[in-house]
Amino acid sequence: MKIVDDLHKEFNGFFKVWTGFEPIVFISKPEAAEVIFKSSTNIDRSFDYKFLIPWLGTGLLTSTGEKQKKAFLDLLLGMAEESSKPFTTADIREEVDTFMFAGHDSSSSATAYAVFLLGCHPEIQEKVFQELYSVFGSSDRFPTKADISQLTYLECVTRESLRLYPVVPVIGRILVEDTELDGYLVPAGTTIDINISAIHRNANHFPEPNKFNPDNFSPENRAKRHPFAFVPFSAGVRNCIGRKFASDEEMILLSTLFRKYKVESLQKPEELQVEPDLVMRPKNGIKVRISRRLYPSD
Ligand code: HEM
Repeated sequence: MKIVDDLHKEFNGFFKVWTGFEPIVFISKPEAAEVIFKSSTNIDRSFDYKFLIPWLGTGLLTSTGEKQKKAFLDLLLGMAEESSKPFTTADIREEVDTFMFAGHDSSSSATAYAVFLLGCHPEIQEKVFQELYSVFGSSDRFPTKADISQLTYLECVTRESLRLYPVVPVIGRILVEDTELDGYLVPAGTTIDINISAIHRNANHFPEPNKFNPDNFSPENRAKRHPFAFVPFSAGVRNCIGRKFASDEEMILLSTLFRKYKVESLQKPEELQVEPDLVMRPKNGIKVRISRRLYPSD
């Protein structure tokens, strides 16, 4: 099968629906395809959603027989029926919209930046592949929760990508009390912008702040750092509710892609344009060349 057919099979169904991560193939050769990955809000409703039920409804990562979890929509519908102050259909819709908005472009952009950075750093990509091979061998089975917990280096890669490209670059808060900030008294009621991008590139916490170095997230280095030096999902009571879900989907997507394919970025980091917005997307997607991997045993 041509690589382009494989990619479409892999991404245009499951991954596109799930994360909005969509490959647009512009050059296709037998051995490699050149592809732009873009965030897609164009969700394919014809896709067979049965595939997603285990994830959303029961937690695909649990083995059969374990306690089943309720899906988010089931919980909302349950609240509408049971609560003394029931949720209206409009309330439910609003919650679903928030989740769709907050959970779609954020995850697909985070994944795109990780693919891009691995495509710029073949030596780090090779380490990722070696880790994947040690867990999966040449199997192309779907990852389980146990598999993902073993992918500690890939997890460092996802964190380091979010450090360099925090897809929510700025968050805002309104001060509820007078607060002293760096010797200045800032009155209650002031809106404060928290610049996550700047926090993540502070050389006091990350010695070479502009270098892609997944070892920044080794257990030893994490233990030495201030807990708020890395806050891609914000912190405190209003932090990202989808954090675990986002991390799982990114790990599944990257582990599937890099197990089977080699990726080469066709842009340098300084050429990549980002769109500054609520979610910082790659402006024109990321451009990569993808070729099939030969397993060491082949
Ligand atoms: C890499 C992916 C993601 C990143 C970097 C991210 C980041 C963030 C950040 C920084 C906030 C806090 C905003 C603030 O403090 O003003 C936030 C809030 C939120 N996120 Fe995420 N997010 C991601 C994925 C997701 C996913 C997959 C979902 C849902 C499935 C989600 C749902 C939400 C919701 C509902 C809130 C608002 C929480 C509240 O206000 O209490 N996010 N996210």
